[in-house]
Amino acid sequence: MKIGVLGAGTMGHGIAQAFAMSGYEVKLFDIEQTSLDKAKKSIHKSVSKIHEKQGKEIQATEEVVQRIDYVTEIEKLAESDLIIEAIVEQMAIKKTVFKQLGDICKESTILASNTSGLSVTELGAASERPEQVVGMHFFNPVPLMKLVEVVKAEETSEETLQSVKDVITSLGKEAITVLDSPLFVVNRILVPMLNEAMIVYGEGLASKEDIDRGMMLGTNQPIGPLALADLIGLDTLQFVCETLFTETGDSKYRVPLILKKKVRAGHYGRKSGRGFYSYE
Ligand SMILES: CC(C)(COP(=O)(O)OP(=O)(O)OC[C@H]1O[C@@H](n2cnc3c(N)ncnc32)[C@H](O)[C@@H]1OP(=O)(O)O)[C@@H](O)C(=O)NCCC(=O)NCCS
Ligand SMILES: NC(=O)c1ccc[n+]([C@@H]2O[C@H](COP(=O)([O-])OP(=O)(O)OC[C@H]3O[C@@H](n4cnc5c(N)ncnc54)[C@H](O)[C@@H]3O)[C@@H](O)[C@H]2O)c1
Repeated sequence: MKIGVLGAGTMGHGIAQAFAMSGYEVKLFDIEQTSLDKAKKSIHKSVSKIHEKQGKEIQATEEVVQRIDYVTEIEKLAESDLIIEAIVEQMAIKKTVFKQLGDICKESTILASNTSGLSVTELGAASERPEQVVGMHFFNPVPLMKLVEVVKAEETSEETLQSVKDVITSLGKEAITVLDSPLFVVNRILVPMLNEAMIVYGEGLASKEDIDRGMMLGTNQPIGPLALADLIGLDTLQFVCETLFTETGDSKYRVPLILKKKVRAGHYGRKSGRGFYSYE
């Protein structure tokens, strides 16, 4: 099975890596050569680290990284059997891309979106092959996280659902199936918690370190919510928060001011070197 991945950022590079580590040939597409260059370095580092722990030879790492072809022409994905889109979380841009994929891909290609919470049904309509469009929501960092939320859109066929669930099993990951709804299930529960942590920080109730330590030690989370926001990417998180707020119209989901300020300043978290914390 040939795999195409669109977007080589935080998620796209991890998705390409997970497939390559399970033996798939992958074409990784981005409009920015700089993103592809950064992805290549991160993948090499991550695969080496995982292989080192497993006691594998350097040769094994080379074999994995060579399965990924880095491309800047979308047409090179046309013969893929499964394409996973992981570009910026903006509906207008994703719809243009799904329309384009629907036009250029072979008839049998399944188109999946890694969106954090936008309507997969709307993307299906844009592609003009809605039975073959599905959500495949991976979690960050993809090579380490076991879950993939499979999102069944209005017109996703049972055959498409079964195919992607089989693929997820082949990656050594586990699928849960959810209906298409703003932020699906896991983020619908997680994002309000991150929002509240940012609001508490914005109100000056505690230091960022104490908020994070409090949640780690008091609720057994591996990292605190502000550190997790930095890991996700604050620009992406802002888009996700906006979806929850606009789709529900519920003021309890308002976007925290401190998040907007960080994004306006270009402090996107780990990927830009600075967010709530510094990574330089
Ligand atoms: C990301 C997470 C796995 C990192 O674990 P951690 O113990 O907090 O932090 P560390 O940086 O020490 O990472 C643990 C190990 O994983 C490794 N690691 C982290 N990210 C990695 C990656 N992308 N590839 C390979 N190895 C990675 C680290 O190098 C480290 O290895 P070491 O123990 O040999 O030093 C953990 O913080 C976590 O699960 N966070 C929550 C993620 C989440 O909720 N995601 C959902 C949002 S979409
Ligand atoms: N960051 C997370 O923790 C996380 C978790 C799950 C899902 N997601 C979702 O994954 C998707 C990607 O998020 P990310 O955090 O990886 O973003 P990111 O900003 O790290 O990367 C986005 C990449 O997409 C590229 N891109 C933008 N427009 C493009 C286009 N038209 N064609 C091809 N490439 C394009 C950019 O150059 C960039 O490399 C979003 O839909 C996001 O909601 C993110």
